[in-house]
Amino acid sequence: MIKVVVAGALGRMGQESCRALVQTEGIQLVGAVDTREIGSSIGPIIGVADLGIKVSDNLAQVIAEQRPDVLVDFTRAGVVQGNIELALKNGVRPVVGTTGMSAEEIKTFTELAASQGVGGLIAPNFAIGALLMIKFAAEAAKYLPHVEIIELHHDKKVDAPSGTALKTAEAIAQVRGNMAQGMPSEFEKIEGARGGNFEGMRIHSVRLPGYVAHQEVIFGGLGQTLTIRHDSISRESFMPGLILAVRKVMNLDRLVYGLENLLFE
Ligand SMILES: NC(=O)C1=CN([C@@H]2O[C@H](COP(=O)(O)OP(=O)(O)OC[C@H]3O[C@@H](n4cnc5c(N)ncnc54)[C@H](OP(=O)(O)O)[C@@H]3O)[C@@H](O)[C@H]2O)C=CC1
Ligand SMILES: O=C(O)C1=N[C@H](C(=O)O)C[C@H](O)C1
Repeated sequence: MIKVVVAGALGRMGQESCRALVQTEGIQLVGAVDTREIGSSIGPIIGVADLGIKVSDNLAQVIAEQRPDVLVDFTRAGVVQGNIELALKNGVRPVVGTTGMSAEEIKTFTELAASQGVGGLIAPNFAIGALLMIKFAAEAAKYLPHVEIIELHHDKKVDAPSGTALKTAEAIAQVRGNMAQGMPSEFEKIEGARGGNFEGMRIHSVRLPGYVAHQEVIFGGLGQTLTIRHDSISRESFMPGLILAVRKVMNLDRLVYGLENLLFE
């Protein structure tokens, strides 16, 4: 039985994750950490039978009492870093969906995990379709290197661009390198109109009610465009990947960045 604690358990992803984890054979939810509803029973909150698990605001205490195998984190940047460090130092494998960390922070945790001999995963996106989108985009960039990314999310999202857009841009940059696009003389009449610049690639972030998580990767060539689009129309889309990750990290002794590295191995 894989014992799992969820941090950010009362959030949009945390609730969906707790529901999925308690319904999965071979996995046992043993702790729920959040900053609200402290002391409340998590079962009724997520619409399942009472599990006898109370929401706690103290991850260190939950780890000490429950000795979980895995920490699933869907909190926010600024919180997740402390949680990963706490997990790794206590031999708990972090499975992190939280986005907004810097490349330097991911590198630091990769080194910490290696020195502790503890496995883990930082995955900007758990949806299998999104991972395929990134894979296909990297392939397309070999032939159509001019590309822009438009990511569209619900208006409660705090980080921009999305972790998925950054992962996509990194995958494309590995194939085509840093490359200037558009006119050297182009100028913005409204600051930010051309989006963020990642190695010459423009990334545009849309935030509106109604969206869940969506992304278009648009390639342009002579007389043609190619659009690769992925839509998460509900947060259930992330659950098969999350469950796969929880199982896979049990056999890892290093920190992996990107679920694609466990899925397409
Ligand atoms: N990898 C993936 O596939 C996906 C990743 N994400 C990422 O997951 C993260 C969470 O997203 P989402 O669920 O929408 O966000 P929410 O804001 O709905 O959830 C975050 C939860 O964490 C809680 N929280 C804040 N601080 C702490 C703390 N110190 N300890 C414990 N819990 C805390 C929040 O409480 P409060 O509201 O009181 O602050 C909230 O309940 C984001 O970074 C998002 O980008 C989202 C979807 C998919
Ligand atoms: O905040 C979200 O909702 C999402 N965040 C992740 C990201 O930043 O890429 C994954 C998905 O896009 C949903």
